[in-house]
Order: sequence, then structure tokens, then C-alpha cells
Amino acid sequence: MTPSARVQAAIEILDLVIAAARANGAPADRIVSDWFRARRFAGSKDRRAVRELVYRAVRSCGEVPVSGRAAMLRVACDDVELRALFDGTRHSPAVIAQGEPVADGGAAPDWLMQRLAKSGVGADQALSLLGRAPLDIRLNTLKGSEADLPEGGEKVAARNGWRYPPDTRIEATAAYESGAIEVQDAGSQLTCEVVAAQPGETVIDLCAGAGGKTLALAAAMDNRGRLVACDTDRARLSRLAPRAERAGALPIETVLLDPGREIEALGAFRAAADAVLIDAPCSGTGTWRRNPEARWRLTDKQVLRYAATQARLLDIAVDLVAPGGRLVFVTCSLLDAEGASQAEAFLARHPEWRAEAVDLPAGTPRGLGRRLSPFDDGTDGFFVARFQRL
Ligand SMILES: C[S@@+](CC[C@H](N)C(=O)[O-])C[C@H]1O[C@@H](n2cnc3c(N)ncnc32)[C@H](O)[C@@H]1O
Repeated sequence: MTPSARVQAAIEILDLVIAAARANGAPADRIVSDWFRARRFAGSKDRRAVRELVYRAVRSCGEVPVSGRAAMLRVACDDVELRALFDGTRHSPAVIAQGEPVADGGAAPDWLMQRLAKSGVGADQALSLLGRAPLDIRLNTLKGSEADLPEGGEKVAARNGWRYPPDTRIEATAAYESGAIEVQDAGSQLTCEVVAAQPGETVIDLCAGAGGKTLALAAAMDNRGRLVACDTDRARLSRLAPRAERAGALPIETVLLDPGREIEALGAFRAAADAVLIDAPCSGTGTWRRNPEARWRLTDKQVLRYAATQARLLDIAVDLVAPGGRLVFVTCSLLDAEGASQAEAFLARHPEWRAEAVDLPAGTPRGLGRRLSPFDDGTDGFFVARFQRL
């Protein structure tokens, strides 16, 4: 493909991404892969270049743009070479006309920028939520030691965390194949450390998904104790068992929950857990580096709905923790509605609990908990709070 044809391809893909964002359709990643699956003539360099252009455009438009072309023109505003590729030749984008619509820039829609500002995230910090995510791995101490790590890694704040250049083909390394390392953002690793899971304990991961954090808990427990992974999403939860096997993690019990009736499936665990981790569903504002189009899809109503679910999950966990046990609340969000305010409201509802200090080698205090962020810590954005049942 010529450089101009790549730009035209990116514009066509962006049109699909925009339509999907409006209709809550497929994620951008899948749209890009499907587009290339139907166009086998494109080589790997073309794919990489087009994908890069698509994501540059998605990152540079705060709101859903009117069209793929308007989004690409936003990028071209600051890139003379890109502008020159709008040359109207075969397979290329048409020459830029005077007064053509150009999408607005910015980090996020206005309503969301206001919510971020009220949560202590300024405009510059919001822009940094859209940078390129690094490649972090966790050394899986159940399967390997530092001697097994691929070369070129740099130690990060998480106890077993290492950072590699983003283009590293980590999945092709022997360490990855053997299960000695897991790809996991350093911030995510740090939130698991707050659980302080110990060998021999009973630990419940209430929103385990496919087990990203569950596997870190299993390693911290050194495969001794009882680890229970729950989720309402059958497909996600079913991906945990093969991952656990590869990681050499202890048999992990899985419990599929019925949304709204979670406690019915958890009766056997009443007051039984030394620790419960709630890695709650949330707006994901802390993960825009990986998923920048998420900000085009989010609505204020959804934020409120997530906050309501988080409060409900916190109240469910109250019944599961043994006296003296701990409850760790995590969201990958920088909005106080899903963080500091949520933690405060929890304590107001449950005076028989107390907030504990979140002791981490990274992050900054936020209300009763701690915030990790791309701008201060180079991690994905998280809020984490820890409570103890008195
Ligand atoms: C942030 S994700 C969890 C990610 C996972 N812990 C990890 O580290 O990979 C939130 C999870 O909560 C699950 N979820 C949503 N509603 C739930 C509910 N009512 N009870 C339990 N899990 C729920 C979602 O299916 C999703 O997998």
C-alpha cells in the first residue's frame, strides 16, 4: 500500500469505529482486525502503519468525530507530511477542501472533563491518560525466578514487576511460554499487593474476570490456602482455568454469579474470608491508554450505574469477610464517584468497619484510599482502598 492508501484505509476504518461507538458495537481492535482479514493483500507493515494512524486519530479526538476523515484531518492539523498525503490520487484521500469539517481535539467530552477536574485530574493530566501504555510483566514466583526473565526489562515499583519496551514480543519468550511471567500492568500488580494475601488464607476475588488479579493472589499465597474466583460473566470466568494451569496456580474455585442475586451463590462463604478483593466494574477511565475509544462510548448515566453496582458489591462483600478480615476495593477509574466518594460512602453505611492505610511504594493518597495514575506513576489509573472488619 502507498502511504496515501494507508491514510485512506485508516479513514475507512475510523468510519466503522465511529459507527460502532455510536451504536455500542464492536471494539476498535476487532474492527481493525476484521478489516484486514478481508484484505489479505495488506502486508504486516501496512497493518501496523494503518493501525497506528487509526489510534492516533482516536487519541486526538476528545468527542466522537463526525467522520473518519474529520478525525484524520484533526491529526493532519499538526502533521504537514500527513496533510500532503491527501493528494486525490487513486486509493488516496481527496485533496483537503477549504472549510472542511475537522474534528475537535481534547482529551474527552466536556461532561467527562468536568468530572475528571472535580476528581483532581486537570486537562494536562487527562491528556496523559491517552499516552502509549508500556509493557509490564509480573514474575510468577510459582513458576520462575529473576534468572528466567527475558533480557531488557527494568524493575518497577511492584514487588515482582518489570517493564519492557512496548514492542517487545514477550509472548514469544521462553519465560512467557513456561508461565514464569504474566503480562500485567504494574498498577494492577500493586493493587493486588494491597490485599496482602497470605499462604493458608481464604481469599475471595469477587470480580475475577479472566483472573488477571486472581493469579497474582495465588502467587502471593504460594499456592497454599483457599482461593475463590467469582464473576457474573461465564465466558470470562471460563478463561481462568487454562491460565491458572499455565501459571501453576493452586486449584482455584470458581463461582458463577447471577447479577442481582450474587449472595445466593456465596452462602457457603458467609464470614469465611480472610480477605475479599472487589476489582469492580467501572468506567475504565484509568485504562484509556489501552482503550482510547472507551471515552467516546461512556455516558454520565453509565458512570452512575457503575457507581451503584460498586456500592452493591461492597455491601455484598461485607457478609463474606470474617471478623478482623480485610476488604480491598479497586477500580481502574480516576473518577471520585468510583473511588474516594465510594469509599467514604461505604464507611458511612458500615460503621463496624474501618479504613486502613494503603501502604504502597507508588501512588498518592486520595480520600480514604490511594490513586495510581499514568501521570504520576506511569501505571494504568487505579483507585484502591482497604477496610478492616472490626
Ligand atoms: C474490572 S473487571 C475485573 C478484571 C479482573 N479482576 C482482572 O484483573 O483481570 C470487572 C469484572 O466484574 C464483573 N462483574 C460485573 N458485575 C458483577 C457482579 N455483580 N458480581 C461480580 N462480578 C461482576 C465483570 O464481568 C468483570 O469481569
